[in-house]
Amino acid sequence: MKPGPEAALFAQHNARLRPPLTVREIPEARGSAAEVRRREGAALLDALPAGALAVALDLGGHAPDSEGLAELLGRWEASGKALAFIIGGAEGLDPAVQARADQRLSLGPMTWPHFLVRGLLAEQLYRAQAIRTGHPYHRAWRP
Ligand SMILES: C[S@@+](CC[C@H](N)C(=O)[O-])C[C@H]1O[C@@H](n2cnc3c(N)ncnc32)[C@H](O)[C@@H]1O
Repeated sequence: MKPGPEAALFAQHNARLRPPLTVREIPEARGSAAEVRRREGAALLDALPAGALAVALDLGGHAPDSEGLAELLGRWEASGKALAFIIGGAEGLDPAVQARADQRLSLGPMTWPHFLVRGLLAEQLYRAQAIRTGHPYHRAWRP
């Protein structure tokens, strides 16, 4: 990711995560949309640590609220597996990646650019961490 506001958003929240996320970027593929998805999908699957609990960021996935994500994270961590979040490129995720994913997580029905999704995810993971530790970063106001 080039330096800029999206990189800063991710860095700011990732620095607060315990442990912080390690990012692996896949080079952008060329070709038709389907070819791009297939090539990037193969590279994403290659990059996935063996036995990881894979969470695909997907508009059509489960869309928990922040407390729900905090609870899910607790369950995922209890599995003892390494957690891997997968974000697609401009053409989205290949069906092979969707099929490999153990979970599909949505950040809502709107489509976000993948560079922004990285920062949004890091913020929500930090918020989930704050919820689980009782840190005042998350100020739940709804009764
Ligand atoms: C620009 S989007 C790809 C758009 C593509 N046309 C599609 O429908 O997936 C890039 C990636 O960001 C992630 N993404 C974008 N918006 C999202 C959302 N609301 N919830 C979860 N992931 C999202 C997905 O991983 C997606 O593959």
